[in-house]
Amino acid sequence: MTSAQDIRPRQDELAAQAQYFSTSPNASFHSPSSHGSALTRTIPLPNAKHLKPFATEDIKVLLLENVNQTGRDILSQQGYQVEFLKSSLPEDQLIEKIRDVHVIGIRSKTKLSARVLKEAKNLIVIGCFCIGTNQVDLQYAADHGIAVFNSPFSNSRSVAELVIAEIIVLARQLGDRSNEMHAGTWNKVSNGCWEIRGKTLGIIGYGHIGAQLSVLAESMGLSVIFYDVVNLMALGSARQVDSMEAFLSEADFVSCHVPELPETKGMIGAKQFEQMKKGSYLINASRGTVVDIPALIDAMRSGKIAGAALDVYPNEPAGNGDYFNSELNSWGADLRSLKNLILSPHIGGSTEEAQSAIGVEVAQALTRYVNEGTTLGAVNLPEVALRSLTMDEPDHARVIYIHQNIPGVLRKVNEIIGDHNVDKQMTDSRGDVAYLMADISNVNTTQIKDLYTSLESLPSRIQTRILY
Ligand SMILES: NC(=O)c1ccc[n+]([C@@H]2O[C@H](COP(=O)([O-])OP(=O)(O)OC[C@H]3O[C@@H](n4cnc5c(N)ncnc54)[C@H](O)[C@@H]3O)[C@@H](O)[C@H]2O)c1
Ligand SMILES: O=C(O)[C@H](O)COP(=O)(O)O
Repeated sequence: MTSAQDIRPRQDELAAQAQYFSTSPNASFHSPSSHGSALTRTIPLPNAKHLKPFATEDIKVLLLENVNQTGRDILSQQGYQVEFLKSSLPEDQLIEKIRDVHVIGIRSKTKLSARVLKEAKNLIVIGCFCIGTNQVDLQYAADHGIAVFNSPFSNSRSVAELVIAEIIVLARQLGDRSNEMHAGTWNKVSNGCWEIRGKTLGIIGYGHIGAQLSVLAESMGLSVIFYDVVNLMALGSARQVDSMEAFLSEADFVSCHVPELPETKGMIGAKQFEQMKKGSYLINASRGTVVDIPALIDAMRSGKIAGAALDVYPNEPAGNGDYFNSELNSWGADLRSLKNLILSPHIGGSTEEAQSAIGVEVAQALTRYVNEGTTLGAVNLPEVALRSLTMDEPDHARVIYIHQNIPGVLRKVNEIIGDHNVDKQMTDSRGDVAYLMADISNVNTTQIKDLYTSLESLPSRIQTRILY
C-alpha cells in the first residue's frame, strides 16, 4: 500500500533534478515562449497510485478576489502553496506577485493583459472563478501555453433570479419607495407602477443566463422575445426576433446577457434607446461596456426610459468598501441622482450556491490540469484528455507538448517519442496552437530527460511537461 510519504519525491531526487536544470538553464526557456521553469521539471514519483508528477508543495497558487473557500480547500488539499487575497490588485502589484506563481485564480475584476502575462514566467494555468473570460488576454495566454478555465454556468441561475427581482422592483418603483422610507418619507403612489403580468420581456443574448431567465419570466406571466446572433431553439413560448430594431420596439423590459466582445461594446446606445418603447425599462447584468451610460442617463432624464437596473460598470472598484466613484467615471454622480435606477455592485453571480459550486468546479479543473495535463473545459486551448495514468508501473511517463500548429511537428515529435512504447496518444489544435498528450512506457529517468531536451529543442515548442 502507498503511504502518504510515498507520494512525495525524495529529497535526493529533487536535488538531482535541481542540479540537472541548473546545469542547463536554457532548456526550459526556448523560443518562442519564455515560459517553462519549475513545472517543466520532470520529477519522479515512484509508487504513487495517482499521477502526482512533482512536489506538489512547490506549486504556488495565487487566489484573488475572494475565491470561495471550497476552491481554496481543494487547492490546499493538493499540498500547493496557496496565497489568498480578498480583493483584486493594482497592475503594478499584480505584476510583482504573478512573476512567481504557477497558478492564478481570479474573478471578473482582475485584468490579465498581455502586459501582465508577459511577466508571468512560471504561470501554466489561469482559473477564472466566474463565467466571463473577457478580462484575460486569451490569445496571448494560448500562444504562451497558458491554459484558461472558467465556470460556464454555475452562477447562471443566480443572475436570472436577480433579474426577475429587478423587473418587479422597477415596475413598482420599489427602490425609490424604500429609499424614501429610509429617509423618513411616506409616499404612497400607484402612478407609473405596473404588474408584470402580460408585459413583454426582451432578452439580448439567449445563452445560459438568457434561457434561464426566459423560463422564469414566462412562469410569472411575461411574454418573452429574444435577440441573438445565433439561431436558437426558443424555450416555452419564447420567440426569437431577427431584427434588433423590431425587438427593441416590442419589449417592455430589455435585459442584456451578452459577453463582452468588440461587437457588444456600446450595443445599447442613443440609437437603441430611441428605438425602445416609451416608458420601457433596461437591465444590464452582463458587462459594463455593453450599455452606453451617458446615453442611458439622457434617456432616463427625458422620460423615454422609465427605469433601469445596472449590476456592472465600465470601471468597477477593486474591492469592498471602495468608493463607487465619480472621479473614475465622470457619470458616477449623475447615475446616483436618477430615480428608479437600481445600482448593485456586480452581485449577479454572488450567491452562496453559485460561489461554492464555482469554487469546486474551477479548482478541480486547475488540479486536473496541473497534475495530469487534462485540458477538458479550457477556453483557449484544444481540449485533450487521456484516461488517468496509474503509476503502478514505474517506467511510464506522460508527455505534454504544447506547440505551434504548423506542418511536420507531429512527425518530429513521434520520431522523438517513437523509440518507446506509446500506449496512447491524443492531439488536437485550436487556431495556431496544438496540444499533444502521450503516455509512454518502457522509459527510464535518463531517457525521460533526453526526451525532454529533444522536445524542447524543436522550434515549434511552446511548452513541454513530462509527468512521471
Ligand atoms: N452580473 C454578473 O454577476 C454576471 C454573472 C454571470 C455572467 N455575467 C455576464 O453575462 C454574460 C452572459 O453569460 P451567459 O452565461 O449567458 O453567456 P453565454 O455564452 O451562455 O450566452 C451569451 C449569448 O450571447 C449571444 N451573443 C453573442 N454576441 C451577441 C451579439 N452581438 N448580439 C446578440 N447576441 C449575442 C451568444 O450567441 C450567446 O447565445 C457573460 O459573458 C458575463 O459577461 C455577469
Ligand atoms: O462573469 C461572471 O461570472 C460574473 O460577472 C460574476 O463575476 P464575479 O465572480 O467577479 O462576481
